[in-house]
Amino acid sequence: MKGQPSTPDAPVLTATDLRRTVRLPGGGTLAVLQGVDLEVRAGESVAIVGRSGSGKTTLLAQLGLLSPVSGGRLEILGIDVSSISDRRRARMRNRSIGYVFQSYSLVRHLSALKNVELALLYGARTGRRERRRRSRAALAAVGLTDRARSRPKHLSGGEQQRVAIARALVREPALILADEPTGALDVDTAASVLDVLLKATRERGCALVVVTHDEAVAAQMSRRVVMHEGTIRTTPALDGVDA
Ligand SMILES: Nc1ncnc2c1ncn2[C@@H]1O[C@H](COP(=O)(O)OP(=O)(O)OP(=O)(O)O)[C@@H](O)[C@H]1O
Repeated sequence: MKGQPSTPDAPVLTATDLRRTVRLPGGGTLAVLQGVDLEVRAGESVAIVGRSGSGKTTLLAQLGLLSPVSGGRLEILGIDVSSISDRRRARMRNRSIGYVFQSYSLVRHLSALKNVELALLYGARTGRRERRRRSRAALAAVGLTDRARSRPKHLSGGEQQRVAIARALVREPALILADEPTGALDVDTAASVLDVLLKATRERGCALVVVTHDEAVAAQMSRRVVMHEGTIRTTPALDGVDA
């Protein structure tokens, strides 16, 4: 499988003393991530919980190579991505990471199928027919074969999120990152979307990291970590204090 670690339990991501500092409009700086240590292995699902403003989204964006690393070390599939070129970083992101957003982020004027195909357009060197075949398979995996031709506005929130999950999975990434993937959905729809995400990651043997405020979502993951003021709390006794 493409972009996958060679052994089932191999670390997919290893963050060591990861830091992110941003410039504030007034001229000062803010240390948003203040030394995060986190390891996630193939087949694991990890929930990141914590108070609003503790740095969860910033950490996920960092793990997804959407923003540069200010300090510390980040390895994805054993490659130190803290200091690689922008080009390699983009290639790594496309090849090995699938990202799911709370707001789905689908292209409005494209069908569900075309939205999924988009993920295979950049750097995948996949022919048109193969793109279509894989995209149909990804939509089938999330139970949306019948809605392949529908545009996002004709799909429910849960269906749109399943299209977004298909788009994240179609390149068979080693790592799936999801930021509040069920935050905009009602309880039942959220449960079915989460099922789809967990089943797909289980079957493909990839690693899953989910940022969530929802303890019911966190409870379904194999592990739960708590963010507090830009770091991860590892003391079990403190778990739950800030979640
Ligand atoms: N580019 C930026 N410029 C200024 N401040 C930022 C920037 N990025 C993040 N922050 C600040 O860093 C802190 C952490 O933000 P982040 O969005 O990661 O928190 P969060 O835990 O995901 O919050 P929530 O649960 O509310 O989504 C916040 O105080 C936020 O305002």
